[in-house]
Amino acid sequence: MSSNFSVASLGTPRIGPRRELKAALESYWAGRSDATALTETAAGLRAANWARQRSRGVTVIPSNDFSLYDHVLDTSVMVGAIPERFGWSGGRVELETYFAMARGREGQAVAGGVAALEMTKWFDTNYHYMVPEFAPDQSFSLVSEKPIAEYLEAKVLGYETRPVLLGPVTYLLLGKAAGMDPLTLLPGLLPVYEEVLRRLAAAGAQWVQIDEPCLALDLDVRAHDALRQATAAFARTAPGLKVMLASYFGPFGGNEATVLDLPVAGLHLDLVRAPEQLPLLREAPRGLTLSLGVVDGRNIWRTDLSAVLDRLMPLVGARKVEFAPSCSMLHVPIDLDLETDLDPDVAAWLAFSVQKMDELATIATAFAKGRERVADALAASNQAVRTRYASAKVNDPAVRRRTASVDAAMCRRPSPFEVRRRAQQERLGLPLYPTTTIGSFPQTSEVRKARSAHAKGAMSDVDYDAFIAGEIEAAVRWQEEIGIDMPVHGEFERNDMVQYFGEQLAGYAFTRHGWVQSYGSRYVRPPIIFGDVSRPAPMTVRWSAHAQSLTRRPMKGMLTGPVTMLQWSFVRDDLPRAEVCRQIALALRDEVVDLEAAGLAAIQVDEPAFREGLPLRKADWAAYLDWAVECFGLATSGVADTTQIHTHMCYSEFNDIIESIGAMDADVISIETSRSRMELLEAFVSYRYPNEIGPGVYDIHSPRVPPVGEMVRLLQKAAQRLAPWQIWVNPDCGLKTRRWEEVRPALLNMVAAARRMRAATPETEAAE
Ligand SMILES: CN1c2c(nc(N)[nH]c2=O)NC[C@@H]1CNc1ccc(C(=O)N[C@@H](CCC(=O)N[C@@H](CCC(=O)N[C@@H](CCC(=O)O)C(=O)O)C(=O)O)C(=O)O)cc1
Ligand SMILES: N[C@@H](CCS)C(=O)O
Ligand SMILES: [Zn+2]
Repeated sequence: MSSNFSVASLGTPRIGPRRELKAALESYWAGRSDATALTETAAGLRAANWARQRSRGVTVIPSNDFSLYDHVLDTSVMVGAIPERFGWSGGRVELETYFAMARGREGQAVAGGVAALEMTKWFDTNYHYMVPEFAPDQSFSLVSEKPIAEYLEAKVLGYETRPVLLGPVTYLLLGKAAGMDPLTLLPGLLPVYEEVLRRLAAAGAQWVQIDEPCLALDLDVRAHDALRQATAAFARTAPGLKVMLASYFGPFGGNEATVLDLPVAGLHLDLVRAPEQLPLLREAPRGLTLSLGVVDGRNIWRTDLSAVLDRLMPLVGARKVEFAPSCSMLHVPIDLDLETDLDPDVAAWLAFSVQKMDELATIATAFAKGRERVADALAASNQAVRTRYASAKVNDPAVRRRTASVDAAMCRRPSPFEVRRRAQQERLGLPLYPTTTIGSFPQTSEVRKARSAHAKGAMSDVDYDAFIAGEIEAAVRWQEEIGIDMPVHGEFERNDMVQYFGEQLAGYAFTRHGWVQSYGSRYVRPPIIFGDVSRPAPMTVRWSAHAQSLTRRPMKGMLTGPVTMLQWSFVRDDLPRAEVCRQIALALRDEVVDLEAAGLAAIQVDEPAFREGLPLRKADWAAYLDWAVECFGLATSGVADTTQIHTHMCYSEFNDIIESIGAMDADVISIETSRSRMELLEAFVSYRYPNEIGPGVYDIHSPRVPPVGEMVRLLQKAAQRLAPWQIWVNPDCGLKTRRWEEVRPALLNMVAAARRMRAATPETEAAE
């Protein structure tokens, strides 16, 4: 193949085709295996990844894209940004410290353990990274040589790789530096990066990939300066080592002029998210190697290869180019060939990481040797595109008619909140500070085993249903016993809050092995929205109705909201996201109305991904927020005033979106606030949020049981800012990842905290 055309991979999934990394990590954490077993599994996965990429025609193979937990955490360890509480005193960072940073440490220090680093969303993906924490006097030093070690490990196996580093500017911008601009830390950080580059060059590396996805954000002049300083330092320190600067998830926007002026040898362009950057093939400096991200690294659709060739061929000329996925393939499942149960028509439209590499190799061959050399592959791609867009499975005229008939009145409750509130008070008769939970109770191994047995046909439908009904009954009885005012059924029947609904909706397909890392050892199988979405039958009504039949207390039904269903699925790319969201909202509207008819007085429509859906650039926010609010309203406004609509959001910073949350007009919103000690409530307070709020008082990410006094103090903080009638008492989020041994005492304490608050509220305030 002509040396002008290479096939690059910016990063590959780490988890293993059979989730080998999850098994190894969880076994190590449980003490069932030792560090040697874990590191051997990790090395095996890296070797397999390199082999798989080479066998599929990738010529620019990455190293250091692997991580035991998270690549941002790895970067913190590499540069020695290890907060004091982890007790690291220099030298090598042991696995124990690494995992303490990721997951916290139990049973030490005064407050009952050491808190993990915070975790948050990686740009607009469902991947979560560990937030770097910088002290005011933060210093950096080279603590981990992982990039060099993994480069050499590959070399020994016969692979010349391009090591991947998270760039220093993005790294700093993603971190938390109390009261300080994190970019002021750059001069201290750069020498560590320079040392890494020097060592990589000395080990023989020709290229390094520096990821600076912050370039897809609105950056100010300080960030531009930082990028200039960093790349200049790299060029000075390791002049022989070529830098491929990679940004993805969007166009460079206002950063473009700066980017084109940086002293780097290569530039990666995300041409899937930002096809408008195509002219850079002509306009970028001649000597710059361009990595053309033409295959979607965020989605699972087969690429229209002919269209890509038609677009690129007139522009590439004599330039050296690499054909690449738009971003790391971390965000897609590994291999479509493992999916034996997919509808063959749908399967023919898909490409997972392995198939994406094949596509890239086809494109490179077409360039190097002519289209006729890949005629079969192009014909297959054309056929997939044609059949997909024309398929009756994709297009449902009834759904199109229904979305076309949506009007503004369907998207808002007929009566204002004040009127609804009185009607609901009368119906529900709840005390002040009512207690509830967010929906899920522990997904014990018994529950998962039963579901797995049922899926494999080893447990009959009747037995599985009886098992789930039994779990629900036990949970409802227990909630009654401890005095939860608004119980839930526990979501035992759900494998995942998105996949469960996807499996029941028309227009959705789901996989058996299509796992994608969400954080650490927690993975999800995002369902695939391939066609117009509708609800053939009620999805949750039987379980919620069963739960309600067991108690006189008002049971809350839980559904996953339209925006979250969209965000956490692979979404078709032939229809605007807003339109797909509207279809889901209409399907959910039917479910909400059916739950009401089945006697549920409260229905919670979860939107934890509402904030995450916010586009990376501010200019695009308003349009998104308009349709996102509209879709929530569409899903929830089909009910009477007496039906209480709840929503729930976690993992969210609310300042940017508080007006839209107001516009959603849910009767009650529960939010995650305990870890920030109610700081996140401030947005609601400043905005004078008029409806009811459940600020989380129990951090469900930790096994720790919060004492009554601690929850009372949090509620008192909330009561200083909100009226007592506004406040609900609940945990931060669902309890599916916790154990009953933790949940039971924690909820007992939560109920006790609510009772103390009630007892301490003067009658005048209570009567308001
Ligand atoms: C709230 N969060 C979620 C996000 N995205 C989602 N799609 N869903 C979410 O809930 N994004 C933000 C956060 C991220 N947080 C989490 C939290 C927890 C998980 C998690 O626990 N994932 C599970 C997989 C869940 C699942 O699909 N379970 C299935 C399959 C279980 C399984 O592996 N079965 C085995 C057999 C088991 C046995 O025999 O014991 C098998 O099939 O081989 C189920 O329960 O049926 C995980 O294990 O990682 C994810 C994101
Ligand atoms: N109802 C869901 C929301 C998670 S964000 C749960 O309780 O798990
Ligand atoms: Zn949540």
